[in-house]
Amino acid sequence: MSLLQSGRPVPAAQGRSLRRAAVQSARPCRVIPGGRAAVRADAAAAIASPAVTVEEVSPGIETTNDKNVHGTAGSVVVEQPGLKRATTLRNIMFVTSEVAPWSKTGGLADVLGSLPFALAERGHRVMVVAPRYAPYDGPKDTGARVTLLGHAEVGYFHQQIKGVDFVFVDHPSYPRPGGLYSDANGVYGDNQFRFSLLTLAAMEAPFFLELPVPPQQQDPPRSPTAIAAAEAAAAAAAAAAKAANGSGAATAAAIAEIQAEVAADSSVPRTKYGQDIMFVANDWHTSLIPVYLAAKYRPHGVYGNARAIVAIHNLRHQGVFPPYTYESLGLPPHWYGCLEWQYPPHQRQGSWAEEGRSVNHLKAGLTTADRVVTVSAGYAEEIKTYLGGWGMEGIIAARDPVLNGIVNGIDTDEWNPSIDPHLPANYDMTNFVEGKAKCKMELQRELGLPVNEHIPMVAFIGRLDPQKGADILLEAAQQLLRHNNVQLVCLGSGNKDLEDGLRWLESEFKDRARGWVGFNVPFSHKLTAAADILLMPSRFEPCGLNQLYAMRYGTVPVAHKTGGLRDTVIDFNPWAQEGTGWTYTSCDAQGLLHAVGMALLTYNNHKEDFRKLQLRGMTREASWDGAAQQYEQIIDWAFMDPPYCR
Ligand SMILES: Nc1ncnc2c1ncn2[C@@H]1O[C@H](COP(=O)(O)OP(=O)(O)O[C@H]2O[C@H](CO)[C@@H](O)[C@H](O)[C@H]2O)[C@@H](O)[C@H]1O
Repeated sequence: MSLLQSGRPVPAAQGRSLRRAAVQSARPCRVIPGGRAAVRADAAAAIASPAVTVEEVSPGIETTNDKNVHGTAGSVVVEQPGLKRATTLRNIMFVTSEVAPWSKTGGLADVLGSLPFALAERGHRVMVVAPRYAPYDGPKDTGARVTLLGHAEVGYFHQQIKGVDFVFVDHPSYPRPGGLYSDANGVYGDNQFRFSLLTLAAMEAPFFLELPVPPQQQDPPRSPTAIAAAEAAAAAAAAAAKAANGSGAATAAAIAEIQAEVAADSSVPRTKYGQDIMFVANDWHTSLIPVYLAAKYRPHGVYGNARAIVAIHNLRHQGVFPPYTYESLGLPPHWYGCLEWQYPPHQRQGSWAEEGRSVNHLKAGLTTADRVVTVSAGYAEEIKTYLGGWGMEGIIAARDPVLNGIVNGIDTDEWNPSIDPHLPANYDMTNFVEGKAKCKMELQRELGLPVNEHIPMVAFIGRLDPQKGADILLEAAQQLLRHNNVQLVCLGSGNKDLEDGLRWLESEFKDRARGWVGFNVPFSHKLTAAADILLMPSRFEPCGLNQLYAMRYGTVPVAHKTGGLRDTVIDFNPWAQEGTGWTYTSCDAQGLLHAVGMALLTYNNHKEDFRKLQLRGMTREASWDGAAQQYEQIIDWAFMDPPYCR
């Protein structure tokens, strides 16, 4: 299977003329005329409208896009002391191929498993739609069924958690014995179908799924007495179910269980999300949302006031497929140009790509979205360049006025060393030195390494692929381990050669290195706590989450100065006693070795400085609150503008 057929990475280089052509072909739809002036007028009108009063306008939040035409006047978020509530409440739907804790291969799942809660806390009604890859315990069948793309019947499972509706689309193509997207034989051949189906299933849901209105949206909010009464009824019914279960009366137990569920939410009003909704598509899998909005729904008078954001978590994966697959997407023939992507001669490969033609899902999303968001300010800049754009740089530069970078937050409940159930010893800012030493020694014992709290432990956690620089790490590791008294523990899976590389490292340095090949979330927590230094030699990194987790656990990151790593790791300055880690610019083994050398020098010879570094990382603001407000701001801007394609 060729690179293009697989829907995997696309090559970087694109000729100038090709870029121009691509930008032109990217606009099959009617684009709002008038440029910035018109948008500015719209913004002013929106700000003056009764929905957004002048009193409500607070100084704009800081975003990366200082050219943004709405500037500081567009914010409709009013911060009141003690009240984290936005004044303009929205219906927001995130559509994603993975969401933690149900399905996870990487950081996308972490983001979708945490950002929605932060927005719900601010009062918005938030739904997350993902595939039902397995029979999950919590989500219940809604009974709704819809036939899409002419032949595929999907079902919907639902669970509301802390005010967020998690909806899982059920279809036989989602559960697979292998991974979410691939198995030992490579990428699944029907991924385009699986994720177009997910996209359409999500876009149908607001019309008919009647979901319990979450507490933050109930008007008037339910009284504490009503909530207590419903909870008591549910508890009584649940107790009856348990008793019946114990007595072996299976039917009675089942009935009581259903009664418990009904009692639990009978007093909760149920409504549909409806058409006034903000869709947030994540990566190529769901990036056809704005295309379906413009080509399939709006011509029929549906979703006239909906908007779509395309969020880029990783531009390298674009969803590239043969041109003939376009027919299977349920789009009108004249929209083909929106998805078409033609590679320059030197990048063409595969029998179906004779003229370099393909359909590219992400390209279509980027050219039709109302707003484009990526996961750090640094990456937002990089993807406009030839080196970081993976061929999309021209298109992204053309969307610059609506492009923003927002650094990811983290789930501060899951990643909290003082309550983390995976750690042998919990710790906080007051006792992190002892706490981390215990975690380190326990891990050394578990891994069969010499047990000594004073030997610095260096860690790497991540996918084993060129993006994460695992090959650079392997090259640097030999020198690092030969010349220093350190322990190196790596956790990762992916590329077979790199997995073998980790195994080789372990066999070569038996008393200093361990390479854990696999995907193991509890181990990633233990290692983050036990290590003193975390290496992130990524070639490019849209945001990166491991350095954020590391800092919260008092582990000092050493990272390549790229994308989100540049934005989140501040270089140590011993004179000013500032900074949270070390970054390096030369993306190779020597660059990494130099930076880790400085980290080890500080660890060994300047212990107090190292402790202060750890503490600064631990106290760094990492929650989703700030990022949620920035997303909110961008959503507001999107609604101030008319739909980009209509
Ligand atoms: N072997 C293993 N065992 C257990 N856990 C493992 C693991 N390998 C990785 N993980 C976990 O997977 C997550 C990976 O997070 P990254 O930010 O590195 O994401 P990734 O590159 O997948 O995502 C993309 O999206 C995210 C989210 O926007 C961006 O931060 C990132 O830059 C971008 O490349 C972390 O939670 C990490 O601990």
